[in-house]
Amino acid sequence: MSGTVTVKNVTLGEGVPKICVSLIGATLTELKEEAEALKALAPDVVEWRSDFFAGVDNIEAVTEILEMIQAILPDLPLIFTFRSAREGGERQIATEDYIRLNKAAAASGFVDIIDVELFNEEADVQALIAAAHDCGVFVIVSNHDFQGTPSEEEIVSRLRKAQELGGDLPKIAVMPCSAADVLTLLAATNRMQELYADRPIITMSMAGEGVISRLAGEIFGSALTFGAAHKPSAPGQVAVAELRKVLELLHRSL
Ligand SMILES: O=C1C[C@@](O)(C(=O)O)C[C@@H](O)[C@@H]1O
Repeated sequence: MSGTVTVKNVTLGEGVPKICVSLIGATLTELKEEAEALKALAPDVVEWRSDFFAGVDNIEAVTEILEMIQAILPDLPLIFTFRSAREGGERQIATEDYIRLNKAAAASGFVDIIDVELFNEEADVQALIAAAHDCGVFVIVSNHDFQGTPSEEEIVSRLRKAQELGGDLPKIAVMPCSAADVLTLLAATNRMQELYADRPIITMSMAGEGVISRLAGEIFGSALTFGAAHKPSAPGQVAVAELRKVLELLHRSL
């Protein structure tokens, strides 16, 4: 994999894959407790999954949460994510609201990376990337398939599209129906790493069967892996302490 992205003191795309944990509380109080609890787990990156938050339609409330997370975890790069229901998230909002929310998060000064779903109008994705870059914020361009695993060609083509549109960190999460599907995700990741990726990419095969993909990113070419704190934000996430041990074990063997 060539190319790195450095946010705060964390460099994605070199060495051991970095560990991200998602905050998934529904209220300010829950989110505060989760953020406090993360101090002990010491992940490399934190993601706020704002689609879990009951007040997500109120930009002021969203900014207040971002400020609170930043105050509790000032050294951790913060990813702002609104995952739409059609990609496995908790709720669906109108496109205009999705754009407004992401622009506000990027402009808040509290966020380092926003996650923009690839399957939106190309012009909207590009406009969001431009707005984020204007604020010095990086962009994950993501796609999630909770129903199955597309072909290797299709996975590569989605990651390349995310790259072409200007995403700093192309990402794909797919659901395996067999061990062969997990191999497909790993093969696509490796092909990106060998042939096309000029920046870090993030890939995972979800659920129990896909766990190997959350551990072996350094070998196949995925720069960030999502671990679980008390509750996972997607199926198959491994507890952070165990995840770290395995990532380090694999790193030492290389
Ligand atoms: O896109 C991702 C990856 C993920 O779906 C996973 O499978 O670990 C978890 C989500 O919170 C995150 O936004």
